[in-house]
Amino acid sequence: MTELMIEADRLTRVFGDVTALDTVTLTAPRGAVLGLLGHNGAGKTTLVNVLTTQVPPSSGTARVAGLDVRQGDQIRALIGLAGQFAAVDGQLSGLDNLITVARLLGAGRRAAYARAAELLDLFGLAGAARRPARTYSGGMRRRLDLAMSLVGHPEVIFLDEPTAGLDPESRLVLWRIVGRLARDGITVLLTTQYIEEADRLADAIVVLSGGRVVASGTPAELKAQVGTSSVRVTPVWPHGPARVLDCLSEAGFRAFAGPGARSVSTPVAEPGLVASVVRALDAAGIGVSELNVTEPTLNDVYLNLIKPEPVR
Ligand SMILES: Nc1ncnc2c1ncn2[C@@H]1O[C@H](COP(=O)(O)OP(=O)(O)OP(=O)(O)O)[C@@H](O)[C@H]1O
Repeated sequence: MTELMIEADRLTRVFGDVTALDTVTLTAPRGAVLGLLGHNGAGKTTLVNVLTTQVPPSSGTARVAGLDVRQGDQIRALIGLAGQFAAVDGQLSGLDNLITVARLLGAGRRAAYARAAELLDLFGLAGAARRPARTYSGGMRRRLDLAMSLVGHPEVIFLDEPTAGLDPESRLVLWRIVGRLARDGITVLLTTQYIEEADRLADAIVVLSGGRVVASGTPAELKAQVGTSSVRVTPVWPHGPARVLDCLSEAGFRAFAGPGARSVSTPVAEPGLVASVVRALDAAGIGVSELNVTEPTLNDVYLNLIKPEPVR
């Protein structure tokens, strides 16, 4: 039987009159990367806080590595937590940050040094090991933060928006590291606002909106939900995306544009409908500078589910 390392069953967390998590049910088997996708305020951090035993649930249950989240101390010995707000002490070197964590976890001096050196090597930080962490780039700090969360050989690791604000290259480095952790059998729960990140890394994705699970499945399953193809239309100037949205909606398509997007996407249920999209635009007198037909992307799924504000 598959061993479940993360389980939430109708998990609910209420803060005053805000329901941050509303009957959330999800699971992750050992060695899986579970991507938690959602916009600001969707409930991602609250879920991580409950699963890492920092915030108790209001109702429902949650288990990590088979233990109820109410068994805080036992769970904390089995998990690692890294994220946006790095636990790194900028005054200390990378090496000393790692040694400090290892010592706090009870390692002797020699063992702490050995583990720190091993992680610095693994995370490409050996060359900067003795420099104060405040001199590290954003990407290096995140790598050090992640390394610190791995000192105690956790079975489950929680990464709260691990690449928020990083440049594309630093993001790629972190993605490779996360991939390697999963191959080593560590279960990863990763929250992100970056759809590409979830698509790239996650075996399964849970989309949260307003504290509720609005979709879940493998990236392929989620993409299949919106149709067989996605048509992306970029109108010629001065027509904006709003005109395209109106035209396609009137023609019966579920069209949407991302925030700030110049183009409009619409998933179509079968390839033959692409011609109908073109006919609708032509009939409305909208010139098209670019039209792409692709497989549905996770972005299509997300925008379709989250229903962004119409572009005006
Ligand atoms: N301690 C708290 N007290 C009151 N409300 C809270 C508290 N923590 C979270 N909330 C509320 O719960 C909701 C979910 O917040 P949460 O931080 O979990 O979202 P998120 O998806 O992690 O967002 P972000 O991407 O901005 O971090 C929000 O409406 C937030 O204001």
